[in-house]
Amino acid sequence: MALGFIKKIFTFGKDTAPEQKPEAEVPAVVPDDAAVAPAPATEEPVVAEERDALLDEAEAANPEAGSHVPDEPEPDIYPLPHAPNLPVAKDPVAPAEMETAGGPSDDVLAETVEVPAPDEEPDAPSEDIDVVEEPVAPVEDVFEPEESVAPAEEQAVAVASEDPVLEEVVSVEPKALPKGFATAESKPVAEVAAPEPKRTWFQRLREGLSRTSSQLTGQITSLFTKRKLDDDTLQDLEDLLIQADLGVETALRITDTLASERYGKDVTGADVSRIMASEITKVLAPVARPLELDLNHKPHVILVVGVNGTGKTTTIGKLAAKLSGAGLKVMLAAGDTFRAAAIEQLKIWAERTGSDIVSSKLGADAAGLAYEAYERAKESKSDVLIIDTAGRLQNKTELMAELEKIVRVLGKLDPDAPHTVLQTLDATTGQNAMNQVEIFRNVAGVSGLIMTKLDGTARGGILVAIAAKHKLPVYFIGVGEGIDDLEPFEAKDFAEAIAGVQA
Ligand SMILES: Nc1nc2c(ncn2[C@@H]2O[C@H](COP(=O)(O)OP(=O)(O)OP(=O)(O)O)[C@@H](O)[C@H]2O)c(=O)[nH]1
Repeated sequence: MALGFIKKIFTFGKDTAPEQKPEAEVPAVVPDDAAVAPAPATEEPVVAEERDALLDEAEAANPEAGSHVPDEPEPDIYPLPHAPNLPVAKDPVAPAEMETAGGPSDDVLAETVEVPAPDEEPDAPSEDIDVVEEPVAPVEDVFEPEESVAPAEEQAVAVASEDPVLEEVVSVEPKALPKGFATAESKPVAEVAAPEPKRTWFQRLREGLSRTSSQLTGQITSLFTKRKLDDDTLQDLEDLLIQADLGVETALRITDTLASERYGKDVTGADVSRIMASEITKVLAPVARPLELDLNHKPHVILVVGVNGTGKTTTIGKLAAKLSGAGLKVMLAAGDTFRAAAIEQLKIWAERTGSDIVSSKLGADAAGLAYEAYERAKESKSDVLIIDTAGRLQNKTELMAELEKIVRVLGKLDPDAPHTVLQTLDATTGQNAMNQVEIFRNVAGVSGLIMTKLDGTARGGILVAIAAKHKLPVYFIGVGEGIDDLEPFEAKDFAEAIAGVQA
């Protein structure tokens, strides 16, 4: 772990600790605890004008976006509710003050957060958006560095920059990215990172995919018991593979290869598993790619999209944990402004991972929030900005308009932003996940996928079908709800786990 870099983050948190917001300035709808929230960052009038002009322009380009919420809502920032049992450093709110102010308990938040009426005029100009950098806990206090992250001096990660400031930072402390990430210049970091304890990861993957594989291999074994490979058994196998969500294309690859090797001969379940693993690996290998971070962009912006409940917020937390654990400065933006719980959940993840967070009031304009978050991340020289978004497919038109607007606004701030658009997919939804990719890739320009909930589902095969059809990179897979349950996606391991090949 780069100690110097950690110090830099910590010092930054201290230097920028904002002042408290005077109670008199707290608008009526703001939760009590906002009274002790840090004061809004002072904003240059010119910046406010630029932002407003940009948002107006984005709105004009697509009037549907944001029409369901006030364009310039009055956001409020309140202190993070502290996750139990987690060390927190440098909280600007003293416990006594928290009590007086009502504290950030769930009850208080639930009571005080109000949804603005759709056509209600915002009661404060967007200049008043409170953008809070949460105090950053020293990374060592929060995380054990991941074993996969080699010490900085062992890394050959080249992070080139034309920015003299960045260059200075980089030359002092080269960034040691965790496994599963790469910089734009130095392709897979996996090649330079210290190897993870392979067995542990493979066991975890197998455990996660055990329901998918045991169902499939059980059916295959009974299909081939005392039967030679003929047209009927091949057809039955093809049906089984399609039912297991692997997709027609991959099912045919497997049956064709099996036929060419063993037609008219005895076939065991192990034969089928071996061929399955090999063919699935061929389908997955091109999409198993590390998430490339271009640290010339400061911040590298990751926009996370996906249907509600697919694991966006949890995955953001897990990603932030990996990145902060590697010494990168991470900022999160609570862009799912439609669910109070989503905002609160992200705040907890920010605290757990020592990340900064920008959030606003329920119902706020998500594009406005993304704008503020970008500005703040740039100002504070964050390495990575991860933006959460809403995922209400039931309001598809509004949702898509909102996503388009976020992408447009970010693009005006940095023509390459968002640099990564990540879509989370819930493996348990099977074929539905395939349709979701269709929808989101068109609107938000999805550049890569993370499949979650591969633990405990019998439908993990859908990842293979999605890879075959969409050919989008798959960066990570979620194999549990815990902070460490996000694993870089590796084609061969995944294929063998799904095919039930014995290690
Ligand atoms: N078993 C398992 N559960 C997961 C995984 N990833 C997320 N979850 C759980 O799935 C549920 C939904 O996750 P969220 O992160 O809230 O999903 P979201 O897409 O942000 O949903 P909204 O906040 O409703 O938009 C939570 O209970 C998570 O703990 C995973 O990989 N495995």
